[in-house]
Amino acid sequence: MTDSPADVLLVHGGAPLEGEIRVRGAKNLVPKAMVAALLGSAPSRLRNVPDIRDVRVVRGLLQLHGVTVRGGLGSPQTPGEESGELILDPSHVESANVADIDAHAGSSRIPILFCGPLLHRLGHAFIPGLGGCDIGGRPVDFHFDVLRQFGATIEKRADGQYLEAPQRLRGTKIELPYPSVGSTEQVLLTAVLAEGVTELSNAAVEPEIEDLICVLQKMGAIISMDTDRTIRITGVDSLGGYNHSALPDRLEAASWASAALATEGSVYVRGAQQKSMMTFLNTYRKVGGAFEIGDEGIRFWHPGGPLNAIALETDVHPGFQTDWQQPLVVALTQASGLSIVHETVYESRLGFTSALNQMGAHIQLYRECLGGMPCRFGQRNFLHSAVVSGPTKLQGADLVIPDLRGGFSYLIAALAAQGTSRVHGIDLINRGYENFQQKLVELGAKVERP
Ligand SMILES: CC(=O)N[C@H]1[C@@H](OP(=O)(O)OP(=O)(O)OC[C@H]2O[C@@H](n3ccc(=O)[nH]c3=O)[C@H](O)[C@@H]2O)O[C@H](CO)[C@@H](O)[C@@H]1O
Ligand SMILES: C=C(OP(=O)(O)O)C(=O)O
Repeated sequence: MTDSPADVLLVHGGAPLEGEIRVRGAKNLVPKAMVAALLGSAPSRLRNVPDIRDVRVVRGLLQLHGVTVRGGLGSPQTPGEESGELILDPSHVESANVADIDAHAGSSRIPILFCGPLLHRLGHAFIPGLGGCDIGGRPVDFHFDVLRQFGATIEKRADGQYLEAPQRLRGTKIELPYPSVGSTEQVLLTAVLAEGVTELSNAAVEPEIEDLICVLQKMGAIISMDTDRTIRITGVDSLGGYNHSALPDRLEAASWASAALATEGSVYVRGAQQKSMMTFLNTYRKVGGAFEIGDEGIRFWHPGGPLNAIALETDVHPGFQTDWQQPLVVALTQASGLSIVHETVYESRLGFTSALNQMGAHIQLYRECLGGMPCRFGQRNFLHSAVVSGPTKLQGADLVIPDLRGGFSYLIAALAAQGTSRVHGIDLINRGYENFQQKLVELGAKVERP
């Protein structure tokens, strides 16, 4: 292994996680709310901002495009500022010299959401190659199809995509082939300043999308949501700034909940909210996990006794969120009987299980759809269903983190295992989990840098 010691964590397993941690704003909302600030003619104030890599990447991209960013992810810089508060001033976007954008290639999924705001402001946009987790092909065809429908032209270049809006973008009628989160956000961030009405059907309706709509409404946008996945946006001529506290990260909250279950511990997640986690909570209860919902957070714990095997299918909201799947699978290795997991959102999100098998888990992958819901991946050679038989004792191992949630899942497995694990590539976890090592220590985990 050639990685630096700084990117390795030694995890001494076998002890329950006990105590309290706090989750702040959602990784899947905060960077998008930051992009929305580009649409305004006045500064925006975003609160409850976590110090995670995806936020830093978008801060850098915004600065490159002339947005002045004040406020801190760490300590406040001026009196009166809170930590976790950003003030984003887009007054100088038109005069920015966008050099070095290539440095941001492969950094996250977010650059593609700059398209609409930049086309409105500048009439053109350059989008470098995207990053994000390697959990499937992750094409962006829907994004470019909708942008063309608004009137943009797109040219593929060796280092990215170059877009132009020869005239003001026009509202349009769009039907997404699948309720994609990013494409729905693309439509929202483009339609709010387009001329006329946009009607989007088969839209994603994840809580982070609702929160982005709240942000845009605060800026002056006119957006309505029907119960049938239809979103209507009436374009306006200009938008102001916003003042918004980001919704808490339900994905991080569920990760800690799964860690409590797998390690037979008890974790109070300050900031966790029932409303955005209802589907997770139902599943957690079926597995045998206990929780208590308070005004400020949710306590999750293992109540003792055996856990139950379950059948689980991931889906778009309000279904079981795919990003909850990997951490919960670790807990399912401790349940009695056969659990069945059908991953219907990403075709390659079960590859992380081979390392769990090396630790002693029994997880078999299948190409077939093992669930009631036929999905886009059935009969297409993707190992997207799993049968987990448990309970199995886990042993510490050498682990290489494959992606964000897979990485956190390996930490959970290492904490639940007997012996010591050496987890490589842990820096990836900083992409979506704020101060995770400090939180682990606060919960009593025995972790150290080699
Ligand atoms: C930064 C962020 O918010 N990431 C989240 C977002 O990712 P992201 O927005 O990338 O995910 P999408 O909802 O767009 O993708 C869902 C499915 O649609 C497919 N697709 C998507 C776009 C497209 O142009 N063509 C296409 O085929 C994807 O390959 C995937 O199979 O939503 C996912 C689904 O809840 C989450 O797992 C990610 O954590
Ligand atoms: C898949 C994820 O994120 P991204 O879309 O940023 O890769 C995730 O948060 O689990």
